[in-house]
Amino acid sequence: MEALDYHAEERRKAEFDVEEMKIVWAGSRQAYEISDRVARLVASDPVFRKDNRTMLSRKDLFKDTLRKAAHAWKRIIELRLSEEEASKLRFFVDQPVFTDLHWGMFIPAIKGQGNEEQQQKWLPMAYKMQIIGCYAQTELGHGSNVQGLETTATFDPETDEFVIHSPTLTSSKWWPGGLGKVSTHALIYARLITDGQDHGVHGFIVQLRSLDDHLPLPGITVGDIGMKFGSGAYNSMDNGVLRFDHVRILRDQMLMGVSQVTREGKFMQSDVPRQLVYGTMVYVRQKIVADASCALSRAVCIATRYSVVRRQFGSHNGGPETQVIDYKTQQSRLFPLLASAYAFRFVGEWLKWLYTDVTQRLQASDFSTLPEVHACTAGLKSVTTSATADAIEECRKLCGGHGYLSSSGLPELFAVYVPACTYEGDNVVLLLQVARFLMKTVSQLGSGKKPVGTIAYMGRSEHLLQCRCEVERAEDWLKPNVILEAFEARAARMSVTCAKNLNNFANQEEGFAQLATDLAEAAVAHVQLIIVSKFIEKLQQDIPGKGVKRQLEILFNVYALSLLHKHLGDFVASGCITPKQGALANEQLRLLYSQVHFDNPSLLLYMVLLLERLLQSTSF
Ligand SMILES: CC/C=C\C/C=C\C/C=C\C/C=C/C(=O)SCCNC(=O)CCNC(=O)[C@H](O)C(C)(C)COP(=O)(O)OP(=O)(O)OC[C@H]1O[C@@H](n2cnc3c(N)ncnc32)[C@H](O)[C@@H]1OP(=O)(O)O
Ligand SMILES: Cc1cc2nc3c(=O)[nH]c(=O)nc-3n(C[C@H](O)[C@H](O)[C@H](O)COP(=O)(O)OP(=O)(O)OC[C@H]3O[C@@H](n4cnc5c(N)ncnc54)[C@H](O)[C@@H]3O)c2cc1C
Repeated sequence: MEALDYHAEERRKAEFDVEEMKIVWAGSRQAYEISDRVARLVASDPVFRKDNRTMLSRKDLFKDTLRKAAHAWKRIIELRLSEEEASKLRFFVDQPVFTDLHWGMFIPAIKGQGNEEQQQKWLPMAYKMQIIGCYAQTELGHGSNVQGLETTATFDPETDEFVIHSPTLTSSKWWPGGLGKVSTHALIYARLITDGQDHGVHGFIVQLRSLDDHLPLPGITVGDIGMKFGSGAYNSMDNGVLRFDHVRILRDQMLMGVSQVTREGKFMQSDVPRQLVYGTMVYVRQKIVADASCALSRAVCIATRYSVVRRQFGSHNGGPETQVIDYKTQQSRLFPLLASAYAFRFVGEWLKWLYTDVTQRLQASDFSTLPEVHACTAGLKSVTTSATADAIEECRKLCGGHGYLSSSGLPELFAVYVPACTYEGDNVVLLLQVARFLMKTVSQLGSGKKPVGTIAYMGRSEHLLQCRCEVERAEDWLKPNVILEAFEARAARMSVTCAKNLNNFANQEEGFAQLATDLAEAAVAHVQLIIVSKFIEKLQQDIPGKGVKRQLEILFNVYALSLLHKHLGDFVASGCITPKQGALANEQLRLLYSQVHFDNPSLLLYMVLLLERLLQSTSF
């Protein structure tokens, strides 16, 4: 049988409403229709072809990227695409490019941190792409430690200007995407100094290149930082280096939504928390979580299609060999990744809602949910990108030798995706931010302050610290409440243990340094609980379509029980479940895989196949 016949055969066996499942994945019928229409538009346009890009030199790849960006912009204008459609179009073009930072960080930073006047001045030019901006925060010497940035912005009251300067080699801006070749402007982060006093890091808009001839302006040294990991991949982006030699900008080019400097040079802090200077990172982390399920679904789709077509061993009397998807080991490696794609999809939807909610609250001067939103975006960004990066590599192995070929799509996907574990906050650094939030929550438990939202479970910690799981048979693990309580008990116990152990140190800082590994693990447990609980909430919604909910329930169980199996040590050590119950969870997991593949043939497989339009350049 030909590969296509195998796929058709698997599709034929689907026992659920495929159209409805597409809508569940997309989030709504409208989102699905937009996605489908824009995907076709991109796939049918020869300018957007991508099958040759791993063979292009850096220079040609970069030219190709510029051509695509210009063409994308032309199509967006010609077709009068909405913001949502335009962003989908860029997504399907699928090549890292300076516009990602222009639309994804430069504009959101001005919106989030600029005052009304500044927004009116800069946004219209940015929306029309008359200016192109990047987000220049990281320096050669400091990326994670934002407070350690060294670039200075010193106010000169005589001229009503800031003098932007790079005092050391390590203060050179290093990494910003779009900076190396393209950006005309940058949102830079620098230490604000007025009257000899350092007020910490703030955002400033600086013009870098002439709008006439694109040459760097006086005092600006700028360039590309060179080749990055993998062929093609992220090399389409002009990540750059930038140095300032006493560059003067007007006072109103400091973003003044959070703090202000008056004409007299007086520093004024608004009533808003200073952490809002970090707001753009929160916004992008939330976007990165939404994107994780896309990258993961691409990899899983490739590996699943391959596993259906590929046959090894097991021929009887000259008959066909066994499809590799029928091997238990293949299933136990692949199906949890498929389940994770759906889990990340749903938690991403919820995070988008949380982000919209905090934005509305901030506008009404309600800052109460900011710490939780920071912890959720940081934690989910960390856990989903780490899992996705690992999953892409696992999918490569699931495709045997063929997975190592560029034409499988996996090497390029891996090379493009892995920096997500580093940019927008190194994943370990972000987990430690979550841990800090958790330790604060535990320390306030006796104070009468009731934990709410994603940490509401901590309010039941007395129960969670001593509860015992009641599972007696493998099928007991199919009850959502049983799973939820096991995850809550594990997370609560790990956090409370860390909090207790912190007391053994002379001070909190020393304790944090010594217990960092345990703290990061407690943060992972908390974040996995969030993902599990949001999947359960999704299943409690009305999900139309024959068999759709049932399939999602199977995926939920696969997701949760495979995590339980992987982290069994944590679950058992925290005392809620016994090793025997852990073994029953594993038994149930095996049954789920079998159920998926034999009693209910290829249902999960079909769910992957319907995502195939995402794969425009891969060819199993
Ligand atoms: C649409 C998207 C499209 C395109 C973009 C997507 C992909 C493109 C690809 C790449 C682009 C990449 C861009 C970048 O990488 S930009 C640079 C990103 N850099 C980082 O993420 C740096 C990570 N470091 C930090 O965030 C901070 O330095 C860190 C939080 C680790 C520490 O900061 P600081 O020293 O100031 O804080 P602490 O003393 O630890 O905490 C103080 C206090 O503030 C709270 N906090 C910290 N961060 C935030 C935040 N973002 N929001 C709200 N609150 C925050 C923290 O919890 C503490 O609170 P408390 O304990 O109550 O005092
Ligand atoms: C592809 C790509 C695109 C990027 N785009 C941009 C951009 O557009 N704009 C921009 O401003 N920046 C950008 N960056 C920079 C990025 O944000 C930083 O690289 C990132 O924040 C990590 O900082 P770092 O490089 O200083 O890592 P480091 O902090 O030096 O990390 C090195 C190691 O130290 C560990 N570590 C650091 N601090 C701690 C700690 N407190 N406790 C325990 N371990 C710690 C980390 O876990 C890591 O293992 C980009 C980076 C990449 C790779």
